Amino acid sequence: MTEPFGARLRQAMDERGPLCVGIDPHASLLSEWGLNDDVAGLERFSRTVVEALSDRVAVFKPQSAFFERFGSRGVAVLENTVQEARAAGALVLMDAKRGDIGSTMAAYAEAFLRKDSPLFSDALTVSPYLGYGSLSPAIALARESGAGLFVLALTSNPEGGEVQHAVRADGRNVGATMLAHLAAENTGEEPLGSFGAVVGATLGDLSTYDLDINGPLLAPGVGAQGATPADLPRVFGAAIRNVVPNVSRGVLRHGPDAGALRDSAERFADEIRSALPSA
Ligand SMILES: O=C(O)c1cc(=O)[nH]c(=O)n1[C@@H]1O[C@H](COP(=O)(O)O)[C@@H](O)[C@H]1O
Repeated sequence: MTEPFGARLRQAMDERGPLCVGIDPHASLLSEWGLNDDVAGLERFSRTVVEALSDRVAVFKPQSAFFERFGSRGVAVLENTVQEARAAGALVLMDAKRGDIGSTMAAYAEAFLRKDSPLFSDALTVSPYLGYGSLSPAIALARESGAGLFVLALTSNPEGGEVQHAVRADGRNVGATMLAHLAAENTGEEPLGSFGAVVGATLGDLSTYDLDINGPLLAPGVGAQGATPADLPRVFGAAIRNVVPNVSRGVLRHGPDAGALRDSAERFADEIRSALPSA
């Protein structure tokens, strides 16, 4: 029986630090790395990142869109990337941001969260904007498989506010409602629940939100989007212990040299460590 994702993530964060490195093979990065914008370039890029960092980062977050761009052969590279990263000891958070009516959501869940699926990942990003309840099949399958979900709550992009800050009839805004759903999902789980929220590191002071969801908080926006590890305590307050900061381009732009990728990831990891309260 696989340990629940939350427990596996807590252990990985304790052992390796909380940094999540995104595998986002932008066409511009492939070109900067001297690779062609084709399937062979995609494969070389992804393999280089996994080989350079899989013994030290807690989590990799492959961004599915950059693989889907190449059709079925790109998806085959994504399958290999996930399997190689997991075999090398890192956790894989698939960033596919799926969300649909419940019966279709069940099929998305099978694609990423059913243990014998070729794309099986330790966790998946999902969008709750067809209603949190539409995620139920994914929550059920994640529990069965020992996997996790990261639900978009307060995203890092400036456009997110028009949906996430919208105030409901009960006076609570939509983002806060998603956090409350997740807190309920994770009730009683130790050492950490498996159902995380995505909360941008770019958002400034979030002290009006209850971030204490007993689950992980994926914090994209560090690096290329302008947030720094030093911002994290101000944004997340006491919840910082459960924050998984994601850096994609901020690390990836240092490739293709494996040593330079490692140095960059170490620098982010050090800065994050310095921002955390001493244990
Ligand atoms: O779910 C995500 O990962 C995500 C949510 C969000 O609110 N903002 C956000 O940037 N992301 C993803 O995080 C990564 C950020 O990449 P960089 O800006 O290059 O570090 C991309 O893969 C985005 O798709």
